[in-house]
Amino acid sequence: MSAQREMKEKNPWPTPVTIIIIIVIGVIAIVALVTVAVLQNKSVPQKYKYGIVLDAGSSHTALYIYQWPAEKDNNTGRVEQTHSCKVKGKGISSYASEPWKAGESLKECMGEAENTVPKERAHETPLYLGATAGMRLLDIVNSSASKNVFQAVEKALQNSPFSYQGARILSGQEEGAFGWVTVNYLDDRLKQGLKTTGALDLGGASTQISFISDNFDGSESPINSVNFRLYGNDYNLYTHSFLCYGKDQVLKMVLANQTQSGATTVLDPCFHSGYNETKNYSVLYDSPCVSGRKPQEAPEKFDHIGKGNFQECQKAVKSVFNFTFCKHSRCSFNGVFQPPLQGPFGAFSAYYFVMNFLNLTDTSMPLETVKQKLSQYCGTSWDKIKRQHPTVNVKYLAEYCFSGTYILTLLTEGYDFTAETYSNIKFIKKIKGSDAGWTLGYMLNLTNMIPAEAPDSPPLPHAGYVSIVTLMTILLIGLLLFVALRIFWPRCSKKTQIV
Ligand SMILES: Nc1nc2c(ncn2[C@@H]2O[C@H](COP(=O)(O)OP(=O)(O)OP(=O)(O)O)[C@@H](O)[C@H]2O)c(=O)[nH]1
Repeated sequence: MSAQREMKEKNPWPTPVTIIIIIVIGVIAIVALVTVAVLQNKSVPQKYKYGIVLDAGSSHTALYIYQWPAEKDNNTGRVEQTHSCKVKGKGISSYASEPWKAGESLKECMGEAENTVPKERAHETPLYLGATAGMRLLDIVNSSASKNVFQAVEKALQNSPFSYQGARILSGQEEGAFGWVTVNYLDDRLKQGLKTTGALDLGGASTQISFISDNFDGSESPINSVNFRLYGNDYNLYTHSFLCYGKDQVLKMVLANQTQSGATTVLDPCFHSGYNETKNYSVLYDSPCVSGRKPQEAPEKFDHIGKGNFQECQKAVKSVFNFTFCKHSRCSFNGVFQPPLQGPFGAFSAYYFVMNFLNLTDTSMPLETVKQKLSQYCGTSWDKIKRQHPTVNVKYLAEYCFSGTYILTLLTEGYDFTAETYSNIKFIKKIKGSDAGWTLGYMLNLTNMIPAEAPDSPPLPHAGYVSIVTLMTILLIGLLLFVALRIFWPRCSKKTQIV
């Protein structure tokens, strides 16, 4: 028999069972990878930690609650304001003669805090009270009254379910510096090491200016210098707080200048024509910003009558600034050193309340136009102003002409903003939902939530992780497709073998 040649087809691939096993394993691997990727990116319900700061200002007290993801205490840019509460009534310094009322006044807002912070977090939630210029002034004139107010306030706060960390008076330097930290933290400028924004804060009894200037190394005026190392960057901040230059105290100083003769009638250019209120000399002169200047033979009361004249109001306001002496290379006013202004500025608190009411927050408007508009507003009669704003608090309403004039005078004559640099100012109330002010910076500092050094980056950044998972998934799908092709179109893959 001739050699039998047997044509035999032999498939070089594994048996169907092996192929099915490979496919099953492949499918399981893909499902697992996709599941991990999905779970990794899924937002899990966040657990938060909380911190509470009470801002005991000269005009009123406000409570702020901050929250941040529980597992990221030491991280960055994640702390945000979740609730705020305005305490009814005046600032705690006004309770000097009945201190217990200072403690009582906080109860309503503390109740709101208890309803906001989850019960299980309360005992670990730090609670701070910081007092500013009102208590600074009270401490100057009557330190025992100031102690009594603090005692009453402490008693109320110690009885809360929160972790009470103490109440104290902030120095003007701290108030300025923490306001600057807040603004730059919320803008994410610190973490990223970006150029910073200056901070302008106008309170009732003091005002602060804080900014970084390349021309300031602290040596010319060490009391105006604050050094920070934040996220691996060094900052040498210029800051100054002018006590008595908050808008309520400046109003007293301007009125004091107009009542030096002990007159019974004062014709005030900073108030609208038709405005007429009887006021007490003792109330006007009750603050250390003016008390030394009370006229000897002052009557009990005077008639405060509005004249509504912007130009004259500017002169009256300017009279409370002293520009005649400066022992440094350059000064803002009252002999206080100030380096050249630099960079953008955020202006908050009363800067915002006033300019927002006056519709003058747009700083791209030429400074001359701003002045013209304010001049027109000041020249409007009191009756018309009241008719135009029937729902606005009358005390605030009466003072907007004065306050606007003071703000423009402080910025231009005091700090030296010019027609060109005025547009560097932005009037702000909140940044990303949190109020601009010193409280957030104060809490971040006390809870060590801004590290001095930049945090280490994770071994694999999120984007890198997602890329690797995606690449592996694509490879696996490719492999499976290849195997499937070999099974379902075997002719494509079979070779005739001669055995
Ligand atoms: N128009 C207006 N003025 C306000 C409002 N809230 C506060 N003010 C006034 O704005 C000024 C500044 O207020 P705050 O920033 O609370 O100042 P403060 O903390 O009391 O004062 P300091 O202790 O000097 O920091 C004060 O004269 C307040 O009377 C508001 O909602 N509208």
